[in-house]
Amino acid sequence: MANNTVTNTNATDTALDMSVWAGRTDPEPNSERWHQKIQPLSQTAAPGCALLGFESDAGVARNQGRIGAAKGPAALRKALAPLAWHRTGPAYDAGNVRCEGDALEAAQQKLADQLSALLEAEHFPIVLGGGHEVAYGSWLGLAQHLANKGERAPRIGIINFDAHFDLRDPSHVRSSGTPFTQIADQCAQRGWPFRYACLGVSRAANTRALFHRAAELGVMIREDRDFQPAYLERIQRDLERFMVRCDHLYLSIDLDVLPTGEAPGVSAPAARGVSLSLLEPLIEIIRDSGKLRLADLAELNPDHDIDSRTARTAARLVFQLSQ
Ligand SMILES: N=CN[C@@H](CCC(=O)O)C(=O)O
Ligand SMILES: [Mn+2]
Ligand SMILES: [Mn+2]
Repeated sequence: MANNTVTNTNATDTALDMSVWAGRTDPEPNSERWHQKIQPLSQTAAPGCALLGFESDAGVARNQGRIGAAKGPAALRKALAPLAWHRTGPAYDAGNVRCEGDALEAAQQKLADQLSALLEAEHFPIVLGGGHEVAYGSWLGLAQHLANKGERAPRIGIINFDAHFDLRDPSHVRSSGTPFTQIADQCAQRGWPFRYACLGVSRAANTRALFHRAAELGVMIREDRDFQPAYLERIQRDLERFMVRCDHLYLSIDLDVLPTGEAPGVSAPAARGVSLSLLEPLIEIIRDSGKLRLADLAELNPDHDIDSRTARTAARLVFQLSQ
């Protein structure tokens, strides 16, 4: 899809710039790549995979982190554009929601409204972050959609691959470190169950207070050091047990769960990490569960990337999720 800018028809403020979808074109048949197949989203689009960017690092800034993740969506699209196309269904670019300055809550609400509309149109949205403050907007979009459909107490399972719990106390400041506590609070207010699995957590990067809060909230925890080939089957079984207890799944992938060699371009790298080769089988189980409603990728910070390694890893994850 070469060099064109179209007006976004699904109510974002930002113009949808399709010029980022560029790359090599092979002359042989069956040689298409994403940049040749992805379409600008229209209101009449048949159900498909819809990419929506969240250009924000306001939550990272509030969390005293290193900013740059607002540039994540553009870097991710650029890395996805040349990947081979193996899909049968359509894929769409739904544009970006941009956080202006520190107006994070407004941006999260805008993201939620856009997601709710995408879900209503039966798309599978993948949100391209953005700091992990994206998670509160993502969940809110799914929650709005389910509430609109009349679900009274939906059992939403949140599966977060992350070196961090992001369960800080939001009464201090709402940031990239608080989305899952904010969601837990929302669930408590609505009388909805809070089901949260945090996989790949670094003990060294999370305080005792955060481990205590996770225990109080009944979080399913698997630490980074638990991810070894010999234990993978057991983690798979535990994850399947978690998923059985949920009606809908929301998958969040914080790229800092990966080893820094695979993903150097993140806001807050943690030592050790879990390799993509160990994560991929779990992600595929979640994808194929029939319950996955939306996914997001968080914390891609191109300012700290090396030769687009992190962007390429993130693009590979989008590729994998959309198969
Ligand atoms: N989303 C990131 N959250 C981490 C950041 C940790 C750090 O800055 O070192 C957290 O708040 O725990
Ligand atoms: Mn993290
Ligand atoms: Mn995180």
